[in-house]
Amino acid sequence: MCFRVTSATWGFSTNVTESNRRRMLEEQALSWKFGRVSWRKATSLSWARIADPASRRQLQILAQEGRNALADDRFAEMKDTYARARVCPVSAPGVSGPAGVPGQSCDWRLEPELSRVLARSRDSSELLRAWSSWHDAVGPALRPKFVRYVQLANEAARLNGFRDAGEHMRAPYDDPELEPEVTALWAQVSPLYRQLHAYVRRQLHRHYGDIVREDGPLPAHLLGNMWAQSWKNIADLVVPFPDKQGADVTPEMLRQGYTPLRMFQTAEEFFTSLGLKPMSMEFWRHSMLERPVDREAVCRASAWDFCNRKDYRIKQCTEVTMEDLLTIHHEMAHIQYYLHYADQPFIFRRGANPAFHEAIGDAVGLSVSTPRHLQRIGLLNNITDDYETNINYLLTVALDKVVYLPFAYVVDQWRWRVFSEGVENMNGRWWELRMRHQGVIPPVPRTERDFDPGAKYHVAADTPYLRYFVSLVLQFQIHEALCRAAGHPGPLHTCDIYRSREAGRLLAEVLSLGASRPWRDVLRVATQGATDRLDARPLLEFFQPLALWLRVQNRERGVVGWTTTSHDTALFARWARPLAAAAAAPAATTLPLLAIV
Ligand SMILES: CC(=O)N[C@@H](CC(=O)O)C(=O)NC[C@H](CC1(C(=O)N[C@@H](Cc2ccc(O)cc2)C(=O)O)CCCC1)C(=O)O
Ligand SMILES: [Zn+2]
Repeated sequence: MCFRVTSATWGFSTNVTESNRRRMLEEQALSWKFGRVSWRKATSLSWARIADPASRRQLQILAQEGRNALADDRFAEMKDTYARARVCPVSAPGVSGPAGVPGQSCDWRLEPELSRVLARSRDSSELLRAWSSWHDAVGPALRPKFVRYVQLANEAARLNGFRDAGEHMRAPYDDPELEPEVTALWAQVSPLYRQLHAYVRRQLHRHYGDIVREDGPLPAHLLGNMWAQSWKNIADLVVPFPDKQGADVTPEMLRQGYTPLRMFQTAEEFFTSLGLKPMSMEFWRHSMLERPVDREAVCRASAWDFCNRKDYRIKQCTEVTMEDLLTIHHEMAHIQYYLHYADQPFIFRRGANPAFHEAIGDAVGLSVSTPRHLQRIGLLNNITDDYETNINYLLTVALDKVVYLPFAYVVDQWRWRVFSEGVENMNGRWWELRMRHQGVIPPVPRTERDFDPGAKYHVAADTPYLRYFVSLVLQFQIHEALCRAAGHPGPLHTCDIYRSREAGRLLAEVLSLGASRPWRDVLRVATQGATDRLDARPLLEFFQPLALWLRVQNRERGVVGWTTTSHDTALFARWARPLAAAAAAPAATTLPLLAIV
């Protein structure tokens, strides 16, 4: 079953045609009916009586998974709206892609055209056009479908014995304390985030002037990414020692004539250098490494397990950039996980929890992105390991990782509350959470006719997001454990596990467990007995030198944190519920929040 529906979904994703879409929907409906029967049978047994722990575990996983009571095509409809969204060009031809032909039709997509403008443009009005045209093209069209989906997803969850769809989404973590634990982890890291936010705000104010208030939240369109989830694309505006060696080797990759294929081979060699498995013949024959020229494909990067223990693939519209080299390592880590748990019973062929599946690729990325690793694979020469180079490097990584945390935290905090409290003021609540935790506000006024969360793929595609938040904490715990196994002597941020068989052995042991043990047992194995708790200490240790540097930079230079004025909340709230003003030190005065009608 799994093979057929995966093949049909692959067929559509790599060749978007009506007949392939129909075939995919048919196979999904078929597999859903088939799955329902086996799920109902499995959960009808009173499995408490079954002594054998492995089969108890199997039933527990089945019960967590449940079956979406509605045909998946409801979700496909939202995905479809998202994938079909097109906008009119927002920049003069040639600025961000192929020179547009005069009177060009409105066929710009999120990838690559709009993402390129958000990443490269330094013109705030052009950025505003790109940000607004995407949010306006997708949000209102998606909103009515999303409202219906919330109702159906809650019904399906209740049929499976969950209170609502949010509880269903949290089930794979099997932890009643998950929500407070996640909130506590964010509280542990948010002081570092506020320091980084204050530093970046100062640089943005320097560049863009008063559209960036020196003590306020940041307008969402200036941060290099459509959702402000990563600020790595504005590193050139903020990196403190620009004359020092940068860690972006894209120019060198182009100079050396790197191709997408060679990028994949480089990633494969990273894993085999640890003693992990090479990619199979089928992988090289059937993967889609580049955007096809003769047909339309869904270009989001993804890794695929065809459930037959031999067919694994990656689909990626690879461009020759360092960012895509890291993404390839991320996707190939998913393949390593599939390969290593292939001998487990079918139900255990998944990550110990969804965050494990994400954390492996990013933990590996923490080694691959070090100047030292880039030198070892010949992409960086004569690196200098001085203080400024380390601060530049740590800041670049923080613009991706530390920045990402509040965004990843907000996505499911918002979605869980929609499932549990309803669909009123979805947009206002989205921006209230983004302002409180991310210190980001919309660049133009928003109303409830907008649906800005829908501008993010994972909301439109009903893909749970907590995995990426938990992965952000977990990947530093795993990185620290692998570095210890590799016998790395120095500070955590200079560690590269490349060619370490000891690190590879530990990683293979973790991956091979799949979901056969509760994830806290797997975490204890991964940390060689150190802990079974999620812990932000390794993350904070990794960024320690940067945290000190930021505190010195921010001292006496103004507010850390952001004040919210009635102007800010007027941008999105029909009324401004008194927000717990972000604790700004020194305590800045927050204007009384006026009711804005
Ligand atoms: C058949 C199938 O779907 N398979 C699953 C894998 C599996 O579950 O077996 C899969 O391939 N999912 C695709 C997804 C793609 C990406 C993504 O969506 N990233 C998030 C969050 C993020 C952001 C920064 C970062 O460094 C890491 C993650 C975003 O872009 O917001 C896009 C580029 C990177 C990861 C992925 O690989 O996780
Ligand atoms: Zn992933």
